[in-house]
Amino acid sequence: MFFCQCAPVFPPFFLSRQPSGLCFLSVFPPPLPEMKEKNPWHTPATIIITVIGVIAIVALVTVAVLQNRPVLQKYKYGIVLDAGSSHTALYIYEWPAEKDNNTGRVEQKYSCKVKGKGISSYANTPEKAGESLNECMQESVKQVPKERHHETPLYLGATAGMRLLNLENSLASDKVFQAVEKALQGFPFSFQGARILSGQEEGAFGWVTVNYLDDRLKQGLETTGALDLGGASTQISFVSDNYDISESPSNSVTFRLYGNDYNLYTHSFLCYGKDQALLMALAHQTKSGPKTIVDPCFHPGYLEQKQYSVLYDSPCVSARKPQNPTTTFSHTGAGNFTQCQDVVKKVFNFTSCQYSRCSFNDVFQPPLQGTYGAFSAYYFVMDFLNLTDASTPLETVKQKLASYCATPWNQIVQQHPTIKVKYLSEYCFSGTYIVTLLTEGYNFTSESYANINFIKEIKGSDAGWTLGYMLNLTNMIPAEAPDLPPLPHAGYVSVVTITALLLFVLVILSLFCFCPGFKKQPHIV
Ligand SMILES: Nc1nc2c(ncn2[C@@H]2O[C@H](COP(=O)(O)OP(=O)(O)O)[C@@H](O)[C@H]2O)c(=O)[nH]1
Repeated sequence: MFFCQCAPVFPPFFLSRQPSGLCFLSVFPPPLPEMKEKNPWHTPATIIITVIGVIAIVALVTVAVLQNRPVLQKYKYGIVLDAGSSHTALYIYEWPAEKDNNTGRVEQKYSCKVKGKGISSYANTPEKAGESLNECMQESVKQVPKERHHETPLYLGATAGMRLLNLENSLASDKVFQAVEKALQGFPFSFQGARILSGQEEGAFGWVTVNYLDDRLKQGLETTGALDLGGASTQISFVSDNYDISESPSNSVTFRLYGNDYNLYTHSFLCYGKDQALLMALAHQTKSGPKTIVDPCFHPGYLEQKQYSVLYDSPCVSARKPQNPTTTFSHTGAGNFTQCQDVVKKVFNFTSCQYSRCSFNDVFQPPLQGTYGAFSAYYFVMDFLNLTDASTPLETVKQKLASYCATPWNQIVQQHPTIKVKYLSEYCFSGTYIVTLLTEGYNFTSESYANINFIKEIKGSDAGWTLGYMLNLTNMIPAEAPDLPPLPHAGYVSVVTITALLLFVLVILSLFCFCPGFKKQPHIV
């Protein structure tokens, strides 16, 4: 009755329309009209309809907003310990609880540098390797909310320091792992094990980290290569369109991430981290077991007594140990970049290559492609030398290095009183090594050098293999692109509101058009 026209009826019945717009059936004829015009929108029926309509819209929009409001954000956590050759670092990652395996970005929440050296240095006192982790682990217990402790995965991955110890003395390496595992099991997290990462894993997970943080994987953009320089090994990983896997299958890692296939070239050079490379460079200069060496990679005026036993205490150099060296030798500096480059070049073998193209040491490398992120010691060294700006031409980098190396040692110490003397004394060597490794080793030219970005972190998370490792072990990067909701929350609410308003207007208009009582015409009272 409310929304229809008054249908025709037959006598003895009459239909009369009330001012409210309602039609009544009556046996009395309708009273004679009295001409009086009323505004039809002010009738009780239209007011009731309007109020009900407004309440319905408010209810609809409220339900839509409440139903779809982002719930109070809860997070999940993962902990990774990077047991490097020189030190161990702990990273806590967090991500929105309802979005694992989907669209939520994993971010670094906290990092802790373990005091002391890397776990491989505890070969003779393994239990101390476990103890060394306690302080950072106790801090993690505070950082992760208590109710999440038991479900937070905890991983320890060891890199080149433990690779070398394992080569040298696998029993000692096992004992270090036992001690470390025992210590980590004492914390309330879900300990997932401690193991040595292969060089290939280290390279590939570093590449995943850089490209994940840059959102390149999810968006299917061209990827960035990853250059990682550690103390005992160095990794190069990049996608090259001209990489023929059959030429060197051992350098290939294939991924399917977010619906895209990647064929990654990666290689890890054991012993070519900057600390082991320095030992190799010193070994070349001490072949004959001299009492003094004048090293072009150290500043003029630098003088330190060093022990042959310490210098050759690494599988990277032990085979080259001179027959009858004195116990110690005087290590003095000459500060000459060009001569230093000549010394550094000796640690690479550029002569043999069984493939169509090589980097060095008979290792295949496809043509370089795209941009690169260079992190870890690449960053520490280049940042100290003020050479991280990608717009600095390679020639300028070399000139600045030459001038830095030639600076007298006492001046360097005066200029940097807060920096550890060990780091300080080695920047000339490390800078020269980096430039030589990149240009002579990996074949970066003056042009392609400009494609290298020296980075420490991306969007607040450190560049390195740890994040990629955790993403992989927790299946956090899906092989296929996740289905996204067609509209974001705000868009959804807007569409519901606009639709409700349109419906309301439509109802009012249809009443106005089809129910004569709503038309603006004189009402017969
Ligand atoms: N200058 C400088 N060097 C650092 C710093 N932290 C680490 N390093 C050096 O960076 C390298 C990192 O090595 P690490 O991760 O332990 O080695 P990996 O196991 O070979 O990957 C080592 O040569 C360290 O001495 C820092 O804060 N400043």
